[in-house]
Amino acid sequence: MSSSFGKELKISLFGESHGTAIGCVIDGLPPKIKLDLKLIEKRMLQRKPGQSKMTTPRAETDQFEILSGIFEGKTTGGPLCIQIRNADRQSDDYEELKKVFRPGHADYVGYVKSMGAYDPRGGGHFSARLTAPLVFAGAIAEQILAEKGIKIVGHIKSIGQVNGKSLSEFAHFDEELADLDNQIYNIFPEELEAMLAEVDEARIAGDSVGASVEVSVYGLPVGLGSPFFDTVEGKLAHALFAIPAVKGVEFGDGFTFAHKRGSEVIDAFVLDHQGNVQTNANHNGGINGGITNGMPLLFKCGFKPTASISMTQETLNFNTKEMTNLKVKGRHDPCVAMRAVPIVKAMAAIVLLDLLIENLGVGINA
Ligand SMILES: Cc1cc2nc3c(=O)[nH]c(=O)nc-3n(C[C@H](O)[C@H](O)[C@H](O)COP(=O)(O)O)c2cc1C
Ligand SMILES: C=C(O[C@@H]1CC(C(=O)O)=C[C@@H](OP(=O)(O)O)[C@H]1O)C(=O)O
Repeated sequence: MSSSFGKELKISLFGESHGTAIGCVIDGLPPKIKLDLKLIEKRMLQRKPGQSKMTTPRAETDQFEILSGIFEGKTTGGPLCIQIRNADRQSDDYEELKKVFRPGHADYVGYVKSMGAYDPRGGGHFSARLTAPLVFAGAIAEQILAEKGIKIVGHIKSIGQVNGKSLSEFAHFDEELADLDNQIYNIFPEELEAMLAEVDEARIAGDSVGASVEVSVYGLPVGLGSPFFDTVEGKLAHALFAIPAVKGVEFGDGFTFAHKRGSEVIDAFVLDHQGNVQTNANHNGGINGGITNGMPLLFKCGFKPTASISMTQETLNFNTKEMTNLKVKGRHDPCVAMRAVPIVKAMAAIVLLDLLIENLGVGINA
């Protein structure tokens, strides 16, 4: 089982949810970057568990320790390694799950894949806890992209039956989006109450609820990506499906294209005031032929409802080989998307920086 990703900028994840620590090694970062610790802390805080009843009560500080790759406050260009210690572990909650694997979680496949040597505590290495170091790495990539005028914005687009507005309404990064970016939960203020109510209803019922996260990237140059195999969609999808509980990814109009006619989804080329080529609509989400076209890159991720619910579910006891009733114990997110926006943005930032280094050699004197 390998947990590494990337071409020019490579990320390796290590650790388990209830082990000593989790962390990552980031290989291929440009040298001389002074880390924006405020940005890193902001993104880590947006993902951190235990901050309200809308998320898992597991209380972690998510403090990171930098073990290598920094000298006198700047990246050396060598591998940057961090670790985050696990503190609030309630491993007893997972005793029963050694013989009754949770439907929809990774327990069964993890057990088979590691030939029985699986660590089931908190989902082991499959846990969303491993997204904390990803958010750390993503914040560094986000900082480097921002210095090149590239801005990534994300929000919770829908939760259950509540559907919010789309970032496709925003042609540019503006004050409203800057406010959204600063929230702990990236939800437009006018949608917050209805979305939180949807999560709370599921939580009180001992159930969980699915959601979608939408991201828009402003300021990308034309020309990132390659035709066929290394398309921007392909690279992003590869990274986005690494996020636990992501079961769908769509770019631009995505699956709604399938219900349209060509004449309804024209992205006609026009010139803006400064004579730059643009399109008058953005159905294609900023990508043509796998390559960025200079319009905002727009995509959505669909998150399934959390598998660990305290409602009774019938499933197999792998010891007795009989069906049994399972009520999952422990502390779980009623809606994983509440903490997922910084993770989705982190994956986008990592992929886009990787592409930028590959396509434009941005690593030199970044
Ligand atoms: C931010 C975040 C928090 C999550 N919290 C939980 C949780 O508390 N309980 C749970 O069962 N799954 C949670 N998940 C999802 C599981 O980690 C995921 O369903 C599991 O690893 C299996 O992977 P898959 O759903 O992609 O197949 C969370 C996912 C994310 C992104
Ligand atoms: C700890 C985090 O989230 C965890 C992700 C998770 C899962 O199954 O993915 C299950 C829960 O673990 P536990 O049962 O140990 O409380 C969450 O709390 C985190 O995101 O930092």
